Amino acid sequence: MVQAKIGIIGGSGLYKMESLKEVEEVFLDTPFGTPSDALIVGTLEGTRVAFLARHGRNHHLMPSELPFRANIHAMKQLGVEYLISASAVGSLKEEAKPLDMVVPDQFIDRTKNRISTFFGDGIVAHITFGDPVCPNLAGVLADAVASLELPDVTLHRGGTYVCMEGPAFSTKAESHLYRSWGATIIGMTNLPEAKLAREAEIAYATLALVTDYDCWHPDHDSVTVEMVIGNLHRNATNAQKVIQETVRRLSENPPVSEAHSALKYAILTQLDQVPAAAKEKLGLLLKKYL
Ligand SMILES: CSC[C@H]1O[C@H](OP(=O)(O)O)[C@H](O)[C@@H]1O
Ligand SMILES: Nc1ncnc2[nH]cnc12
Repeated sequence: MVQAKIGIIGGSGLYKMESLKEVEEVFLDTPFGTPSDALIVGTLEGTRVAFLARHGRNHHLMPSELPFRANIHAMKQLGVEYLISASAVGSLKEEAKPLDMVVPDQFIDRTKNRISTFFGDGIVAHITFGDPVCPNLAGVLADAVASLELPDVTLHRGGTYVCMEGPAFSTKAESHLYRSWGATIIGMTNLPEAKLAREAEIAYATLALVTDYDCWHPDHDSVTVEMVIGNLHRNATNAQKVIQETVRRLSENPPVSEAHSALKYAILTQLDQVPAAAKEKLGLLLKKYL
């Protein structure tokens, strides 16, 4: 079986990693359906990594349609221990301007229609999620951004990502509300991924690429897809440089992560009482504990 220790999920505008070498397309099935697309396993900085286009290579899946569980399960099947998400976001703060990069450390859940757990059907687990991204992985990611000194890009270490349902962008009232909560950026995808990655004991961190000022800013037009994609194309080269540098640093010095043992004290159901079907479905996540 193909293996990769580092996974990358590319969001809007980042459908391919140009610098991957010795590439294999891996079509995986999971007990939670099929992932958004084939996983592209290739070599970056001498390390095997797995890349997945979150919305599919042709961007055919809406945020509410994303097979989050299949995507994370597929990464787990490949042996991924560190998962980097690259995502387009709107800015809720003046100082985070389009083309800036944010490495958030918090999320607020405004989704309505997502399945954000692998558990249920006879087995109950409650993961610790106070720190929803792995601080050590986020640190490596932010240090990689800082080391590149990208022109016109300011790095923001930390910040709160509001995850909304979409697909419509926010109303002005919502955008002002999120600002009043102190949130930094807004997107539609990263929170279910962060939860599922934690349940799968994969360290997760987000490289958020600011594309717009959402709709709250009096001096900027309300967000449009054209605006998002235009800026993300400008960002895509930078994002790939950051990911490459992050992979180099991770391969040289893989950080410890509490995420790697997230299920140790999370499962409430007595494992000998778990129905066989649930055991089978969750086998990959539970095998350490069975
Ligand atoms: C195309 S704008 C809205 C879209 O972009 C972001 O996607 P991703 O997080 O995958 O980069 C946002 O979350 C929305 O899904
Ligand atoms: N303003 C915005 N709201 C939600 N998701 C986004 N993705 C990029 N910009 C966004």
